[in-house]
Amino acid sequence: MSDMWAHVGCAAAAALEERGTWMRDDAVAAETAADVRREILDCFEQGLLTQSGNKLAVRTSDGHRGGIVQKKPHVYEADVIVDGLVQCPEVLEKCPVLSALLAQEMQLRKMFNLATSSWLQLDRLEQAKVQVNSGSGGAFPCHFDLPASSDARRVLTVLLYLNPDWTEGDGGEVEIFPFPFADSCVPPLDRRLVAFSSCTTLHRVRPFHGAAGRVCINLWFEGEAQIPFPAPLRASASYDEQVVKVVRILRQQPPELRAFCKVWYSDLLAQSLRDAFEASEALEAALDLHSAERQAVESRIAPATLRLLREFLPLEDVAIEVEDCAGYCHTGLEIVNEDLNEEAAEMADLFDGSVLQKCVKDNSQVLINCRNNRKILARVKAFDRHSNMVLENVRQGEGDLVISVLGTRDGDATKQMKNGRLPFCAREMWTETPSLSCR
Ligand SMILES: O=C(O)CCC(=O)C(=O)O
Ligand SMILES: [Fe+2]
Repeated sequence: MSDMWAHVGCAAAAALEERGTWMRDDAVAAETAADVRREILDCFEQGLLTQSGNKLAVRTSDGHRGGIVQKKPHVYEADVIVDGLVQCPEVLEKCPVLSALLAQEMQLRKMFNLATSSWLQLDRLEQAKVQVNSGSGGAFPCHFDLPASSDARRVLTVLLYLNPDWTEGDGGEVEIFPFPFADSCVPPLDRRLVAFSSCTTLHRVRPFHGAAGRVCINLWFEGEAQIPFPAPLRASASYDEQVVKVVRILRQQPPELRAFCKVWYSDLLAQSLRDAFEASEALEAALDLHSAERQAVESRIAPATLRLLREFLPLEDVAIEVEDCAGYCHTGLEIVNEDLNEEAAEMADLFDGSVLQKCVKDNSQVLINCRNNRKILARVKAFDRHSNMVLENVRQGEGDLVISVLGTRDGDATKQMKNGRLPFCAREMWTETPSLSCR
């Protein structure tokens, strides 16, 4: 079967690392999208989707934290895969194109794994849901996509939108809060794919008022992130040092980050609850608990820290540009050119130098992923039979660190860098890669 998911390249890795979120358009073919939308809407019309509900956190009469399930008006859904297993065969039987797309989830996973050179390792599709917001204001409150079971290893949420008629004013945008960066409000355009870190990315869906149903497929992947995800924020001349420190601490402890979001996005959070649910005692109880929890968290934060963050946030994005990157170098020697197909790239005998040769010949830019998951962008000018490389136009996140990780042939790396030219010995990197042996 030919590929159904569009390519996930190194731009995704950089965005996920820096912001914890990434988006691309034209993620599936137009015909596939139209078929899948039709299938899901048919299921909706036949009553196979049920009204979506959320457990609202409230304080119970005995003073404990409890949950009351509240339905979300105008939002319908069916979990078609739960805990890796088919859940609603009656829906999937009616949706052959959707089934084919889901059957290829491994392709999507492998592309993410390859693009991130496995600092993000997606092991399986844990859960999949089809969803229709039928208009009249259907919305989702601010939330994290925490899994229902505490031993699930959910790491990545992928949303695919199938809305060819969406227009400005319809609402239904997914609003993402990639702390410490600015909020982004993403229209649910047809064939748009949005991916983000499940447990650390706060998001909500704005009320949808369009005439045609808003269709969305949700995929949740399990796996391992070898670094906090999103990664410890790169230091940058444009970021305040203290702010970077605070963000790093929060990113290293997802429960703390989630608690902090209650303070940082407090008003938005309350408003999103009002947007998504009808007025009720349960809703008021949830708003009361939110307010109490926000105060409790805020009392644990030094006022000076909050003042600092208020002064410097949101940070401006200074992620490394990777759009024009022609190649990708994994931890170790493997370099995967984007224009090679995945399998060929994985199989390529890199020690014969053919990929490196091509990079030199084309003067193509490669993204080199170091063992510590920092990345440098460079052009390969030359290499020897040990694959020592001479790089030009090196751009990097954290200079000294990268250089010391790679190990330079010439001790005076800083001076070399000033000339924009950095010879280094990549060998140290390769010996770490068990599947490759140096000759
Ligand atoms: O409909 C969307 O855009 C996202 C829905 C969502 O966030 C969820 O189901 O967890
Ligand atoms: Fe969500």
